[in-house]
Amino acid sequence: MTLPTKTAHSLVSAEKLTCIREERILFDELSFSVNEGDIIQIEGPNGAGKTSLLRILAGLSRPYAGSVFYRDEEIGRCRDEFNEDLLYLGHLAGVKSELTAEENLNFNLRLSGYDDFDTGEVLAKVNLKGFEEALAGHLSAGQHRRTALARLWHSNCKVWILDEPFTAIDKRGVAELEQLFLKHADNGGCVILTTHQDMGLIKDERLRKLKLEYRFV
Ligand SMILES: Nc1ncnc2c1ncn2[C@@H]1O[C@H](COP(=O)(O)OP(=O)(O)OP(=O)(O)O)[C@@H](O)[C@H]1O
Repeated sequence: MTLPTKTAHSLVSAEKLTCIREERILFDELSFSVNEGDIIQIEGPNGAGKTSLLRILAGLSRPYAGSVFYRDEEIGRCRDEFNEDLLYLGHLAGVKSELTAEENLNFNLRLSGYDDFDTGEVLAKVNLKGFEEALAGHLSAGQHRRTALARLWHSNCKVWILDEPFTAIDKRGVAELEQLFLKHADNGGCVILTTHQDMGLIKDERLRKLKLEYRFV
């Protein structure tokens, strides 16, 4: 399925994005739009520019040329509104090793402006019941990642931009995440993610793919 370009109903859209790193053009004049209910997978080999694209879409880095829009406004002009509606999880995902799982979740949810939540309940949803007091640095790789992902279960943000959310997550955890993504999309949100894994529950008719090729120049 190919991605359409910006329309009046677009939630997030990219217009003619060009990204250059170390004199290599990663992508050039890339345009597409993401609507409510969309689940978009950015595909491509290592080094193709997937993370670079997600960071540009999230407003964390600037493109060489082109613009990103949230609804109808360029993200630089609606920064506060966009940030309120955006949940971005990068590779490192903001989990601090010296804090416990509970402290990390508490910190991340409060940073996102939430103050009414039960950390134990949210951590239980990512199978971390009993590990609330464990230092994140002492958790397994999958549990560490689950600590980061927990905030998805308590998010009102419409736009989820997720860089490799399934890394180190077991099969059951991947299925639970896929279910959550479908529910989020059904509720009018959108998910833009990268993954090298095939998704079992999110079938082709629900998934739109954007493939980045590795470019040598
Ligand atoms: N801030 C930066 N400064 C210089 N080069 C960068 C920067 N960020 C990324 N790059 C380079 O851009 C290229 C694309 O990196 P990016 O992380 O976007 O790829 P990716 O498709 O996400 O790869 P992977 O599948 O390995 O995660 C790489 O060659 C990387 O070295």
